[in-house]
Amino acid sequence: MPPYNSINLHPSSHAPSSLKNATYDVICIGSGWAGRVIGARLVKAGYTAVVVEEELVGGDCPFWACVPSKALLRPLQALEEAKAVTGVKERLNSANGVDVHAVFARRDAFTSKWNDADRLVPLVENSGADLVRGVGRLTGVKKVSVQSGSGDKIELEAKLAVALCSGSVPMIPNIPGLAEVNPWGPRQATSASEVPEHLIVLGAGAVGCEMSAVYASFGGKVSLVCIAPEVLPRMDPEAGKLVRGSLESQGVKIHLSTEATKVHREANGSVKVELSTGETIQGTEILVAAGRKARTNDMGLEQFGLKTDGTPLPVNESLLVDSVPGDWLYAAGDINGRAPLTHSCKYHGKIAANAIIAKAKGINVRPREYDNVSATADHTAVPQVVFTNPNAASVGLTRTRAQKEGRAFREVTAPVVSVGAMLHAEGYKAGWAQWIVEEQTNKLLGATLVGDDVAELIHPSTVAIVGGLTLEQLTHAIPAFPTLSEVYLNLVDAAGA
Ligand SMILES: Cc1cc2nc3c(=O)[nH]c(=O)nc-3n(C[C@H](O)[C@H](O)[C@H](O)COP(=O)(O)OP(=O)(O)OC[C@H]3O[C@@H](n4cnc5c(N)ncnc54)[C@H](O)[C@@H]3O)c2cc1C
Ligand SMILES: NC(=O)c1ccc[n+]([C@@H]2O[C@H](COP(=O)([O-])OP(=O)(O)OC[C@H]3O[C@@H](n4cnc5c(N)ncnc54)[C@H](O)[C@@H]3O)[C@@H](O)[C@H]2O)c1
Repeated sequence: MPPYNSINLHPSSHAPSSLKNATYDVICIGSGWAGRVIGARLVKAGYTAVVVEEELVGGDCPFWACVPSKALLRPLQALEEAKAVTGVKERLNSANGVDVHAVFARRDAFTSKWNDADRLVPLVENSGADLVRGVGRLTGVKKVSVQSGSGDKIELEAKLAVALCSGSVPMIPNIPGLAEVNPWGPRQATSASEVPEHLIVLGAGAVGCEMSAVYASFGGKVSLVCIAPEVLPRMDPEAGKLVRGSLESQGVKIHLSTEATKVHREANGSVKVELSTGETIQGTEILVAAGRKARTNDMGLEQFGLKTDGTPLPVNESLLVDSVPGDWLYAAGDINGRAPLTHSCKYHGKIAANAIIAKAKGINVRPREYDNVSATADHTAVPQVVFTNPNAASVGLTRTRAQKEGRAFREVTAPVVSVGAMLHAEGYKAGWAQWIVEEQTNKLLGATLVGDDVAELIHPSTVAIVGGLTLEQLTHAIPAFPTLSEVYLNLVDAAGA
């Protein structure tokens, strides 16, 4: 695949002047998961919707985020799994690692080589929503202008609502010289087809850890600069410690509690990074993975008193921007900063669409915990999986957040070891499981699992939290023998239930 800057982000189909209508029940700005779900649900309920997109239809997830990153990570995991099973590992030539070119080709197939016409455009069209390419900007109450790069323009009007679903963009820390070296962001890291000899990664959150694992598995040297005392600081420190151990065993050099103070590109093209510890790292490329900010600029938000500096848009529980009079402006997905993950964007799309439809039917929308117009899970049960090897998966409260919130809780920990796990792959590394349980009620508030294949094991904890299940009830949720799910038996036993 060609480098990032030769990918065509602005295909010429679906020009503004090709739209047959100018009035829709709902206008969605942004065709990521949040915008697409809102459009599709509105049409399914008998309303009209148009989705406005300025770049590739589909947003970040299919082209620059979840899909390519997991396509790059999965082969390493499959190889490690195979190496852990006697009878299979003997057939492997483990010295060779993954086939890097085949892995890039696999990623290219999943992204359709960054061509949205194959899957994503048909997905929107088959949902019944109209699609238009161009930058969407609010020009008044329920009014949106859409302008393409060639200057083609249309003015749209919404009868019911406008949904801002414009996602987020990478945050570039204000480090002297960083912007000038033209650093990689997640887009370059997920679309590259060459392995930098030495990749310096700034930021040890989800992107930083996952991409370090990818490029180290490809045989590159990787240095990871982590400003916090432990990697994955949003997770429990024990999870971070285990993931750090695995990255280090892959050869990643991790600098904890360290900041980059100055960045410079040398005449030979290499990147020199000065660190707060006094050390200097010299690498081939630098990837900035230091978090994201809401995509709020150049959308006409200032006329409604909204910030345009990347601060997430404040919304109520139905994802309505309720500071704007008239109850017509919604913000779903990364732009509201509540839970910037793809599954949450899908959830936001559903909740916002339900609220718009309810209001259209004359229902007075008053979001209440866990009803269909309230994004309650954002506060209680957002799962996340970091697809390093081992996986780190969590949902609900971490120990740190429970402490910060002053909750009375107890922590239950258990190993991720069972006969089922050993039969699955006896060479797996032992993992770690944790439940955060409310002291007074014995209800589950949070879970963190670290181990091989635990990505698929976090959902039972999500269900238990949303269902308000207690330890006593969970005693009766018996995992089948011999499965990996017996980690839940370990947790129940460790809790003494
Ligand atoms: C490397 C990486 C890996 C990730 N992996 C995972 C993962 O494994 N699991 C997970 O849950 N999450 C993951 N995420 C997070 C996930 O990608 C985001 O939470 C999600 O894509 C956000 O969806 P969205 O619909 O809010 O916005 P987006 O998908 O970003 O869509 C917004 C769209 O709006 C368009 N747009 C913006 N402004 C305008 C405008 N004015 N007019 C018209 N169009 C506009 C943009 O071009 C974009 O296409 C990852 C993120 C990264 C960076
Ligand atoms: N598997 C997944 O679910 C997955 C994978 C990738 C990304 N994502 C999501 O995408 C978004 C972006 O990911 P991300 O990893 O960029 O953000 P993040 O917020 O998860 O991590 C960014 C990290 O960068 C650190 N940082 C900030 N400034 C720094 C600096 N100057 N030097 C060094 N470190 C610095 C922060 O402490 C933080 O730990 C997040 O919402 C993340 O959850 C999810």
